Amino acid sequence: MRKILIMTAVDAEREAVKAGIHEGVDVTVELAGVGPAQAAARTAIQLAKQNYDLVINAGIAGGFREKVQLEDIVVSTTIQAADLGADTGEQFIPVEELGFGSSSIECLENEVDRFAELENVFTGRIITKSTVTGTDEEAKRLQVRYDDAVAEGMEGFGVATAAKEFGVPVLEVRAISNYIGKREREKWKIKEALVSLKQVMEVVR
Ligand SMILES: O=C(O)c1cccc(C(=O)CC[C@H]2O[C@@H](n3cnc4c(=O)[nH]cnc43)[C@H](O)[C@@H]2O)c1
Repeated sequence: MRKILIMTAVDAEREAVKAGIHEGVDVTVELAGVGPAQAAARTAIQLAKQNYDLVINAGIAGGFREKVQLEDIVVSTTIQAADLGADTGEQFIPVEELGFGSSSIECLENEVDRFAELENVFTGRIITKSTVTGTDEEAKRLQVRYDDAVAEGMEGFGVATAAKEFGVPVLEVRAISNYIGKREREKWKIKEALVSLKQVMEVVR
């Protein structure tokens, strides 16, 4: 049986994930903390302790309005660092163009397909930012820059970077709690998204 490591940012996400995992499946669920730096460090610590066959970053996320609805599930085809580069004020220059490496990590098609068969699951690029996008203008800019992006989180690229360093495949699985754009925290459907997150964990094995 394969061993799977699931990293969540906060405890409420960890509890939802644990509640949804089938009995007998070899899964370890650990806290990544909020943001890509802590997520990378904590994922690397776990991967140094034990061998795993797959790493999943799971949690809630902001969704792009034209692509998903609240409580939907998104699964990454690509995990994209959306703020790794240079911002001239007029344009964003990614690290690839600056000659400093890569800002995206690809996911395995067969791992994505396992989830894609379920209802309300949308696949696409999931972007990672250290700062939650808080204006509609920035949300539009991001959707233009990454036209296949479905959602935004804060840990994916950190978890994926650690997984890549250890040569382990990685996936991001998130439930949509809010739309990306103008910050309206009172409209976030966190409890409902956590229920969706719990339900989709049935696929993990
Ligand atoms: O307040 C709560 O009860 C609660 C329960 C579970 C999770 C939270 C969080 O605040 C999790 C933060 C986590 O969520 C991701 N996230 C959610 N929406 C966005 C977004 O629009 N843009 C970026 N990230 C988002 C992110 O990965 C955070 O780490 C609270």
